[in-house]
Amino acid sequence: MPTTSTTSDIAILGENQYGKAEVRLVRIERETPRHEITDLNVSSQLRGDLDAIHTEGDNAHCVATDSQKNTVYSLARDGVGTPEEFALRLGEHFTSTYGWITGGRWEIEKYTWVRIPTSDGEHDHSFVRGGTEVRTAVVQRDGDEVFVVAGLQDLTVLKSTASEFVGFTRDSYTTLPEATDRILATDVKARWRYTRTDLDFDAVFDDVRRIMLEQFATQHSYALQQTLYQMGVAVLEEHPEIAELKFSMPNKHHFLVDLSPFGQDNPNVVFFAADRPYGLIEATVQRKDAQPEPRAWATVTGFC
Ligand SMILES: O=c1[nH]c(=O)c2[nH]c(=O)[nH]c2[nH]1
Repeated sequence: MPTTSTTSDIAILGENQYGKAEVRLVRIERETPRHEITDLNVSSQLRGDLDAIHTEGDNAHCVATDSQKNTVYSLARDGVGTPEEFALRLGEHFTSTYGWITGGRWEIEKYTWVRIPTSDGEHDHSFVRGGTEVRTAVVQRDGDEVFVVAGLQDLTVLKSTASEFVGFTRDSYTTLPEATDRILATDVKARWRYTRTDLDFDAVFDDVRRIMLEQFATQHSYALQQTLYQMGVAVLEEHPEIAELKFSMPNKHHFLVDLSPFGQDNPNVVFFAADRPYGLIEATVQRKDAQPEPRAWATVTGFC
């Protein structure tokens, strides 16, 4: 242990956490010939009495990030369950094993694989990646306080009508024409905070996703902001175990191409799909009586 302290007359250590980010874990269930695959990206961050590691160079309380990575694999040996359950287990493990670890943050991304369809039906052990959509789970612990945030991102959706954008502020900076029939497209990124930890996380996730998609599809849109809000309200109406949702949704513009130089009209059929710049619409949709969570919720999403 170093003999000199690196404490300072002018500085103190503020909030801190550390761990292993993006531990890639693939687990195969092979109890029967019909295998199951779980493909995860796990990040573990520990918090607690870690000051001396920073200020003294004393690593006695340092659960090495390498050990955290090993723990992820070891706990996966006998099954992972849902991402939320696995993150809860990791949190329980670290806080109960090391007395000075009082909390942390465990984040999991789950990638989708679907069975390859063959002439004999869905294949038992061959899979194809199910698009770009990612399911996410975050567990944060602070002492006995545990909370779970589920989510999804890169859920790309488009509706080719039933979307308009009119009535917006017009001034000397406005060039955008009003649109009464436009394409609406976005990559839904959403996080939602549960008020309980004893849930069927897979079932709730599937239903939240279903509700969001159904709202996007069936509700006439007056702006992406309004569509976002409707999606959130519909989820809160059907899921009392959810306190609030946060959304971050790019407005993926599709501009009508001017075909007049070619002597053609364009009856709303040929579009330029711009990739940037894009509108970025972000909002939280809250239950009226939701108790605001401490800093943890704000730090979960990185947006809004
Ligand atoms: O749904 C929209 N919301 C906006 O705020 C906006 N701004 C813009 O230029 N197009 C759109 N579309």
